[in-house]
Amino acid sequence: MIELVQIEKYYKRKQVLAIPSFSIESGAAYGILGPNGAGKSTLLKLIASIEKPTKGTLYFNGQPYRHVLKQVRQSIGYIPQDIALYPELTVTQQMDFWLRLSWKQADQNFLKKMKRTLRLDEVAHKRLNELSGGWQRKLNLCIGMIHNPNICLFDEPTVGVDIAAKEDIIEWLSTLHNEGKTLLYISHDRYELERLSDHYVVMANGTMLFHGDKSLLQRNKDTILQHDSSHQELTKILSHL
Ligand SMILES: Nc1ncnc2c1ncn2[C@@H]1O[C@H](COP(=O)(O)OP(=O)(O)OP(=O)(O)O)[C@@H](O)[C@H]1O
Repeated sequence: MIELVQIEKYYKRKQVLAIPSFSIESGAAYGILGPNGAGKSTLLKLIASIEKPTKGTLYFNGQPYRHVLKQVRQSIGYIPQDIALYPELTVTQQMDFWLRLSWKQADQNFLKKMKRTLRLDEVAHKRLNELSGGWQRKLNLCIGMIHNPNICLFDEPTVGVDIAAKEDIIEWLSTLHNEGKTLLYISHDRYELERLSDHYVVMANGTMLFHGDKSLLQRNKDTILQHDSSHQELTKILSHL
């Protein structure tokens, strides 16, 4: 489905990502781990087609991205950490606005389920600036997925939110996974990774130290840590997975 081949990304003259090859398995839930600056967000932005690689090609169902960009954007939902919504609009107004801009016809059943699971119905008439950070993150997530994408990319979906919002978000991601959607999400949270991931990507210094399923990760942990034991957080998370 999605394949990265000989990808390199430079910002000015600095190489921030080098990935010889990576195929994303359909229906898998990938937890992406790695220290700050490892290239995790850049990886998601390339897959989401927000950024272009400096070298190499991304393929979508065997076609280079540049030939099928519309299909790529219809199939992928990218939810950044930053909230880029309108503070003065209510939850319902924000959703209506983004629905009108959407590349695809709304799937009402999907929208209903998403709003219910994230409990957005409870705050439907509240403006964004009246909502706490957790609610704002849930709305941001909902807007990023308003076109019912099959491949969902999340940049630290629960970081900094309260426990109730975190549980709602994990529940929603879990529902998406159970429905066969492909998930890639960056996380530093062991609990979230354990709940959701059946595959992992471990990154450091712009490269993938590992990608594969959970059992392969278990078998390769020591090798990964030997390669890069300089990052305490990574060591801690890996030793518990
Ligand atoms: N737009 C940009 N211009 C210049 N350098 C950038 C840009 N975006 C990212 N970088 C650099 O690329 C490297 C990888 O950044 P990236 O955000 O992908 O890492 P990350 O693993 O997501 O880190 P974090 O956990 O801190 O978000 C970093 O050195 C960062 O400073």
